[in-house]
Amino acid sequence: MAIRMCNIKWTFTMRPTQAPFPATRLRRLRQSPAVRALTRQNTLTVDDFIWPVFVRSGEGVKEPIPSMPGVYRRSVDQLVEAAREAADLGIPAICIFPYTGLEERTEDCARAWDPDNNTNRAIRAIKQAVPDIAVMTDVALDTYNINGHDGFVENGEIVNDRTVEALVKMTLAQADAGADIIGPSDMMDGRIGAMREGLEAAGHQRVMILSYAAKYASAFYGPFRDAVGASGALTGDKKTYQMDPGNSDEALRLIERDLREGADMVMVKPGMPYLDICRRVKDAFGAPTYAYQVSGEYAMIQGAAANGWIDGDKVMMESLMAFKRAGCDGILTYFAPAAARILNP
Ligand SMILES: NCC(=O)CCC(=O)O
Repeated sequence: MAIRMCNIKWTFTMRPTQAPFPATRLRRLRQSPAVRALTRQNTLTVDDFIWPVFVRSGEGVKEPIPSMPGVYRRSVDQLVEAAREAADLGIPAICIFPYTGLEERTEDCARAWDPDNNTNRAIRAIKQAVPDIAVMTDVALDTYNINGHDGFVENGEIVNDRTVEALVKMTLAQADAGADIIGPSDMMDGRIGAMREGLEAAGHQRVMILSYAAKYASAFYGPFRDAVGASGALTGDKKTYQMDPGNSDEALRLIERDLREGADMVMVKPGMPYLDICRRVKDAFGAPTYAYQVSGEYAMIQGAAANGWIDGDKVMMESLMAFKRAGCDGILTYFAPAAARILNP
């Protein structure tokens, strides 16, 4: 930025003034763990994590997901135990996604707002047993839709406004069950305003919305679709509602719109390949900004680590720190418990 005053040009940059070598030797500030700790700009703590978890039917079920080693689908009772462990580790929030079999997927997606679907049962059980952990949810029709799309499909098109009406019903069922944070991941237009209006009208003034505002149509979601049972179901792609990976300005338009419609927090997704977007969003709006380190990012790190090609723990911690450096206030990550154990041994 430059301003002109009395013919003197003042130039402000973020660069600290420094003397030429050898008066300045930047390695001085890297010489020991103590000095590095003193001069470190960003820190990662367990407070930064939202842990995504998968719920399914049954009792006593803890089923591994092959493409996401270390991640499980849990029945409600097992999920309550997982929430308790997360709270004991100091993780502030979990985010619930349902695994649904074909019997729960229909064209009208009615199971999405059933007060007794697995997500809503899990919310109630967790809020009762572990009241201090914040519970976030997923709002989108994909896990209840026969064709795996986030919205209703009519004549091959994903229709917007009718979908938004259904998303509001889904939101209200989750808020009634006790959800703290609603996470609309559907990318329909106008849904944040409609959800906020619905929540206010129903007396849910305290319920927060963390909008998946800048969600890209990404191949990094592959393992997640296995996890929720959507891989076989999805017909076509999601490019008419999720963002084109070539775009950056559009992310700012989406974030601004969602904040204006009543989002409390915003998300960029996926994470690592989109850190430039995180930085732009944080700089432009200063709103609470989160990134989702998605299933494909998790699987890549776990896969390479399992083959001995990288040090899995070190890469995990470095990847999480990168989100803080990019300006994020927090990270949705499947690594949350593992990273918490390293941060607070
Ligand atoms: N709404 C959640 C996703 O679309 C995918 C997340 C992931 O790949 O981890």
